[in-house]
Amino acid sequence: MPTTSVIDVERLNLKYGDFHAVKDLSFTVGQGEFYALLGTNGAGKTSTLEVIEGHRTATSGSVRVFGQRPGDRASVRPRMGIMLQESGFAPDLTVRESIHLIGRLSERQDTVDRVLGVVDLKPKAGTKVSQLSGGEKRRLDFATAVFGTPELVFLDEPTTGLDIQSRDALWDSVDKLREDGSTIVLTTHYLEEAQQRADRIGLMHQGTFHKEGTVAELTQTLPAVISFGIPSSGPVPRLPLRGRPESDGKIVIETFSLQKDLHTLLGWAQDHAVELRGLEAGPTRLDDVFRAIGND
Ligand SMILES: Nc1ncnc2c1ncn2[C@@H]1O[C@H](COP(=O)(O)OP(=O)(O)OP(=O)(O)O)[C@@H](O)[C@H]1O
Repeated sequence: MPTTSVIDVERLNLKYGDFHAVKDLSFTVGQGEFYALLGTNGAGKTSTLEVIEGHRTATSGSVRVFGQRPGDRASVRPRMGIMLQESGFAPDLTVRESIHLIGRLSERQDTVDRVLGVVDLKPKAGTKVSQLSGGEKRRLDFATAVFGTPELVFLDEPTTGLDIQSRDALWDSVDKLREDGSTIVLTTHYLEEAQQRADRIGLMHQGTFHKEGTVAELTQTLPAVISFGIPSSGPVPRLPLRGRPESDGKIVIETFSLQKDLHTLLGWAQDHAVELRGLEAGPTRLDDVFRAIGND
C-alpha cells in the first residue's frame, strides 16, 4: 500500500436524480503512483474523476486531494494537471496562445517553448486550433498535463486518435513526469497501456469496484494461455498437456504454471520434431479479466 496518499476516496456515492452512478466507492492513490481507473462503459469512471477534480459534488462520502476538499480550488487546482477527453480550446487561438493560456490558468511556472517541445507542436506554434488535425489537438490537450510539471496528473483517454509515434512520445513524456515525482491517474479503454504501466488498477463495473489491485493481483485468478498450430499432414504424437482445439485450427492450453508447461511443450516438440506454428504464450491479459466481468 502507498505510504503518503495524494487521493483519498471514502465511501463515495454519486446520484443523478434517482440513478445511482457511483456506489460506496473507496480507494487511495499514493504519492508517485500510477493508478489506472478502468471499467465497462457507464461504470462511473468519469463521474468519480469529476468529483475528485472538483467539477462535481458527491452525494455522500469523503474525497480528499492532497488532504483537502477538491472544492478548495485555490489550493488544490494549481497542483493538478487535467487532460480531459476534449479541452475545448478556443478555435481562433493559435497553439502558442493556447499553451500560454493553459499556463496562466494553471498558475504553475514553465515556458511555452518547453511545453511546445514536449508535446511536439513547435512547427504548429502559429497555427490556429481550428486548423489542427485530431492527433495534433490531442497533443495540445496533453499540454494541460505537462505545463509546469503538476504533482498530480489526470489523463482521460490520452492516446485516442494518436498515431504510434505520438503515442510513444506521449508515454515517454509521462515517464518523465513520473521521474519528476508526479502522481498519474489514467482512464483508458486501451487495456494494454494500463497493463504495461499502472502500479495499481481499479476496475469498475456498475458504479463500484469489480476488482482492485496490481495487474498480477487482478489476473491471478485466471489462467495464462499457450496457443499454437501443428502441421496437419502426418500423425502427431500425443500432446504432453491437455489442450483445447479452437475453430481456427489452433490448440490452446490454459495454465497456472506458464513457464513449466511451456518448457514441457517445447521439449515435446523438440523430441518429436514437431513445428509449433504461430506459437504464442503469455500471462493472462486484462482483456480476459474484463471479459469475465459478470461471470463470477
Ligand atoms: N449528467 C448525468 N445525468 C444523468 N446520468 C448521468 C450523467 N452523467 C453520467 N450519467 C450516467 O451515469 C453512469 C456513469 O457514467 P460515467 O460517464 O461516469 O461512466 P464511465 O465509466 O465514464 O463510462 P464510459 O466508459 O462509457 O465513458 C452512466 O450510466 C451514465 O449514463
